[in-house]
Amino acid sequence: MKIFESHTIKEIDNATCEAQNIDSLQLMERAANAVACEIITRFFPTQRIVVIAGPGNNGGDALAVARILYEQGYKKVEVFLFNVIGKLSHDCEEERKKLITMDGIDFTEVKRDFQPPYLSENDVVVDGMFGCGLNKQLQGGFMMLARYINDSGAYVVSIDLPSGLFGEWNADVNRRDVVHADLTLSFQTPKLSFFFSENSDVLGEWKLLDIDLDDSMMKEIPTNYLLVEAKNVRPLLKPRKLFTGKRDYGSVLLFSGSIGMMGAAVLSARACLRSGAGLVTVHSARIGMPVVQTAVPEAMFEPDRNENYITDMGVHHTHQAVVAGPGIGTNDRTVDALEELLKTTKSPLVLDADALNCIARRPQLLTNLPSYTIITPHIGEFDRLFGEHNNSEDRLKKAIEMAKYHNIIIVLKGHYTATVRPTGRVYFNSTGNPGMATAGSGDVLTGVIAAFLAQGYRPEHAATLGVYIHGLAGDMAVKEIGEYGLVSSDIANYCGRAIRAIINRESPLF
Ligand SMILES: NC(=O)C1=CN([C@@H]2O[C@H](COP(=O)(O)OP(=O)(O)OC[C@H]3O[C@@H](n4cnc5c(N)ncnc54)[C@H](O)[C@@H]3O)[C@@H](O)[C@H]2O)[C@@H](O)CC1
Ligand SMILES: Nc1ncnc2c1ncn2[C@@H]1O[C@H](COP(=O)(O)OP(=O)(O)O)[C@@H](O)[C@H]1O
Ligand SMILES: [K+]
Repeated sequence: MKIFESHTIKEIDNATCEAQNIDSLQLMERAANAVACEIITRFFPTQRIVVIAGPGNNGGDALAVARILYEQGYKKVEVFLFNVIGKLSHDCEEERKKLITMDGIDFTEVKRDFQPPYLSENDVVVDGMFGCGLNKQLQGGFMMLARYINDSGAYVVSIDLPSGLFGEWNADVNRRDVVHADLTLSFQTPKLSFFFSENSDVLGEWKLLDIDLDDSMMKEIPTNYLLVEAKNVRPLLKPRKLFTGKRDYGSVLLFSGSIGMMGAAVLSARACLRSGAGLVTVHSARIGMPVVQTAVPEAMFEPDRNENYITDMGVHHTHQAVVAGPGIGTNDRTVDALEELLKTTKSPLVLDADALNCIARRPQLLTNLPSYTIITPHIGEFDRLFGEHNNSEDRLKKAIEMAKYHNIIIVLKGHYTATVRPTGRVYFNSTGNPGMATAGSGDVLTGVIAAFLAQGYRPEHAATLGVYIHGLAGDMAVKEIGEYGLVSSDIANYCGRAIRAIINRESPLF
């Protein structure tokens, strides 16, 4: 699903009106109906609802929502329209005209002074002050109103965007002066700002409402930001042929584990096998042999000369994917071995965890990364590699710059993991849950991505597929085990079921 920038939304609206032979007011009614329906499913008609409308089309939506709710028997609807410069958008004006003809509705048009209504935690506020037309941070009365709503404890439903939040970049915005929604009801496609952790408290739960915007225009308008869903990954998954053997599904070599961190190798290997790789070989410290051979009997083991950590990353056989990182530590001799691997390997590479920390210790190694190497840093590893970042917007911008510059794929992990391709395109993931914030779940992800590389998928696809399937396996496991109890071996064990769910178009994915 494409994530559009706010300034392109008008274009999509216009194309929708033209293609469907409707006017913009009819589209507004459609949007308002969708919002009103959501409110109706959540609150009884006896609920007091305070509607705040701004001067633009976001305000027009809000006025229409107020009218529809009133028509549906919600008699405790109070409406405040902020018309402080004496100019409303055309459709907002039309909605105002419709509303004031309604008998008995409590309507106030604010032109100068404003006495805010009493609000408590028992009330619902519908926030239609500003949406994607916001052109500067809230100031003056609007800022005070946002703070007043936030302090009231009322349940806030924001239309399209919490007022004061921009659709894209908000690093300079003081979140205290932005309306804090409990529920954000946005239209058709998400905004980029939904994917940054700093906006999570402002957005509350967010939901997309289908208002049947024009598909062909949405296909046409370019964007560098996308959200990956089941329907996007399913066409990538290749069916298994009847007449095949394990060699058709590739061989993975995992440089993983060291004394005290053999579990990382176990988890990566298990996830790799559960995601369809034909053969998996773990190369690790000698001490790890009994652990790996017992915990993952399906994997082969290649002992390093060293007892406790890896000192040699020579690749002696043909492997369709090579992984380095999980649990390898950052011993100087391991860094030397990694340097040798980067300079010599011809196989597609996945680098994770300590491999990235090794590179951070010897930053010139970044220039040795083969094209299309997949690196999978979490925020800490990313900042160690590329410098400290104060916020997730700056970090994403840096990831885009680095993916282009080094011609690599960067999987920046977190909630909504962002996979950044060498083109600079960003694919946000839609699966995963907080139960996955547990030791070893990154090791599992590395194994899943490597499995797809080994099976012959292009690195960009292996990364996006791996991230989606890893998150989905976590979502399926959490249903049985719960967020507190989920451990990373559960995620590994569910990978196969996650892949099957996508192939079989299981509900609720499709
Ligand atoms: N495809 C869609 O997403 C649809 C969107 N619609 C609605 O249309 C909205 C966008 O409407 P508009 O483009 O009119 O934009 P807005 O209603 O968000 O705001 C624009 C108005 O607010 C003023 N303004 C902006 N920032 C301000 C600030 N900081 N202080 C004071 N005034 C400020 C502008 O001068 C302008 O008058 C969406 O957010 C959505 O609610 C729907 O009506 C129809 C379909
Ligand atoms: N709150 C969350 N929502 C979605 N996914 C999460 C969440 N927390 C963690 N994850 C996922 O779990 C994995 C954690 O990886 P990482 O931090 O490297 O863990 P570890 O180092 O313990 O293996 C990442 O893929 C991340 O996207
Ligand atoms: K709003």
